[in-house]
Amino acid sequence: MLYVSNEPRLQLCFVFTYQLVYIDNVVISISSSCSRLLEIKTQLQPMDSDPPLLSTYRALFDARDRERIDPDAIALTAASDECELPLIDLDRLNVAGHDGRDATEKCKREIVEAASQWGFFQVVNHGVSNELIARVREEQVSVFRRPFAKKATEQLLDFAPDSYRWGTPTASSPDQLSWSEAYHIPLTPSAAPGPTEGATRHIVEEFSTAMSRLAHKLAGILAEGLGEGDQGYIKEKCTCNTCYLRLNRYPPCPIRCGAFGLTPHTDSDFLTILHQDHVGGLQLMQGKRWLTVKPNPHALIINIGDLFQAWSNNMYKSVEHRVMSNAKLERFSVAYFLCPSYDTVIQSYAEPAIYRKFSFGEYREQIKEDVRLMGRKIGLTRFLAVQSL
Ligand SMILES: O=C(O)CCC(=O)C(=O)O
Ligand SMILES: [Fe+2]
Repeated sequence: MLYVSNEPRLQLCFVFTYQLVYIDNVVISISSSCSRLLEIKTQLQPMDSDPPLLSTYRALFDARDRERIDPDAIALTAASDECELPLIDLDRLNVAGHDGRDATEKCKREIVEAASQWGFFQVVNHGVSNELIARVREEQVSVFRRPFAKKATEQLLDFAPDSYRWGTPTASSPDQLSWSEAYHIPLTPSAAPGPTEGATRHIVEEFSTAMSRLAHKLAGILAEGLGEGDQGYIKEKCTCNTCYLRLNRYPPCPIRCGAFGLTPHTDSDFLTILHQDHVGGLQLMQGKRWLTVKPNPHALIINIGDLFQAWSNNMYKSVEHRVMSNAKLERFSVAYFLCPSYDTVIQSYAEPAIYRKFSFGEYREQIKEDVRLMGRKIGLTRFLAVQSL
């Protein structure tokens, strides 16, 4: 007998061999063997580390099916072209001598251009070693492999208690749901972790320090590109106490029509540095089209956030992006967010200012309020200096 499960995470073939014992044509005993299959089953079963996304959110998708809404209408399955982001070699920032100066200036111009035209670009020779990225990945996998019950209830190291998130508690329709889990870690200094906790904390700190160095280097170049003499502004406002590291995991999604791994959004910081693995799924909006970012494991992805867009008076673009879930593969990414303290005032460097002055704290509060009331972030258009009627 052959039994094939329809559940993508349970693509199992159970081949049973029966041994039937007959007495006077009556079966009196059946024994079967399926030991080989049990082995496969333990590999492919949903893990006890997975958050209960399907049982929690199935009703949202059932309602959509009942109402016969075309899934393409909410763009969960819409096809998208693949794009190669501008690739910038940062090695040129380190070349000495006269030729070096030219190379450095050219590299800076490329960064400013990419931030203005794309809002997204990739960098290589960025100073964060492949070895460190691999160690972060390893640690990230092991942190997410802990049983869900532990992740949901126990604080990880001395990270803030609410740093673990999964799904979207406020979602009232499939297009508001993110099929993912994450550790959103405020980078406050550690309160002396215990001996068994040291490894994760140490790697998070080492990685954040490397990301912070890169983020400030890029932010300085972008500030210079505005003709802003005062490059100290971001250095002073974004410290190791105010930035965040986010470890993302996107479990495979068995929903037939697909789901967002992360719903469309812009980042609320100055800039973000992202490392995505080989699976892919990150898409960005260009014009009116979603483009898929081709994974490049050697590159880090940089994207401009809302605060840089506001400060640069729309010269640099904070571009909408999203992650599409994958039916079969889990995906990991890690993001570093260059954020200022909550009391930092964001004000356009040029006149007439497109956005009114606001503090980062005010911006975050407004986002929270919009998500609570409308299920989504409105973002910078809330802060336009001249509100359209
Ligand atoms: O996982 C990704 O590729 C994107 C993550 C992202 O956009 C975010 O964490 O804000
Ligand atoms: Fe993002």
